[in-house]
Amino acid sequence: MNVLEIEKLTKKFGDFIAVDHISLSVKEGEIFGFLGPNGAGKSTTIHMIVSLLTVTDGKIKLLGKDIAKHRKFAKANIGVVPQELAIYENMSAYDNVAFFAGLYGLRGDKLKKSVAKALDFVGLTDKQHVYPEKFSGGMKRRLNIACAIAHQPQLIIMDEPTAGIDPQTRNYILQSVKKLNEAGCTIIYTSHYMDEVEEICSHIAIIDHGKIIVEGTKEQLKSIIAEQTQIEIEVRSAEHFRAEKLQGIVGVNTAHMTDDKVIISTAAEVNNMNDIIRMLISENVKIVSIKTMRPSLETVFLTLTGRSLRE
Ligand SMILES: Nc1ncnc2c1ncn2[C@@H]1O[C@H](COP(=O)(O)OP(=O)(O)OP(=O)(O)O)[C@@H](O)[C@H]1O
Repeated sequence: MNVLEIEKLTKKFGDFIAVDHISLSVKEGEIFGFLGPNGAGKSTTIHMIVSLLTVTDGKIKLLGKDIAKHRKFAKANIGVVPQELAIYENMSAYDNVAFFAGLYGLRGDKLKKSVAKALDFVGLTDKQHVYPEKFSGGMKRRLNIACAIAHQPQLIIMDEPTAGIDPQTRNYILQSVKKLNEAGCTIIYTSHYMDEVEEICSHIAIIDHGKIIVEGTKEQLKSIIAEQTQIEIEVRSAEHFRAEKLQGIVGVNTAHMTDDKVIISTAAEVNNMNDIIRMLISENVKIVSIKTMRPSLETVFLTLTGRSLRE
């Protein structure tokens, strides 16, 4: 069963198309990785799913129901862990979680039980009466998660929950994502960290310039470039050089510059390193180092978007 179905979803800001007819489905029980470079359209998509932004065109269905027509149902069944912390410093941890659970419609005993369960889940039961202003960054992140899950939504959307946090909290959050998933939650997870996505996500979609450029399981994505080798050449004095010229060499599929590196994707069976180096030298580009990389999600991303995830 699909928990979420997006059909030809589009968002325009004036003449600018931030999300361009994207379609995707998230199946029950999945941890769905939603990736894209800065400005690709991830947050705009998420904001439309949670009704923070109006939809220009297209449809979003949650558990088969059109969210435009079933707003209350959508609100009750989606939990969002936003990129920026959304907690009140001047309310206790308990009151923070209770406030959000109340917004999602919980009342009375059910609210109390759910708040206690959410605080227990993130390991903050013994700190429930403390104000978050006294919390470490990691504890605030955990409280942010508790606020999103207390109403026991079927779908949890996590928008870069590990950005800028220490490794211990990061591990804690990743373990929590796995635990929530094992408990039956479907999760959409956006991150700039490829290793995280490789570790926890079963299905991945990559968005760039508002369009889904590839979607599939990790294995499917990697197989796209399995027969290719990635070559990363660190260079100097290359401001004048148009890396696309390398695509004229036999075997080279894509070539582009990122900062001071030329990133080349080339057919693994073609030995064209000499030709590549010869071209760089003839263009007066200074070569500093050469590295070949095996296929990973990062190289899939580089190959398909021509950019690194964290540019
Ligand atoms: N309210 C707005 N008005 C005009 N343009 C906007 C608005 N919100 C977003 N955009 C533009 O839409 C594009 C997509 O932005 P979005 O925030 O969805 O990207 P993102 O993939 O979430 O990036 P990041 O990883 O940096 O958060 C960007 O070019 C952004 O500048």
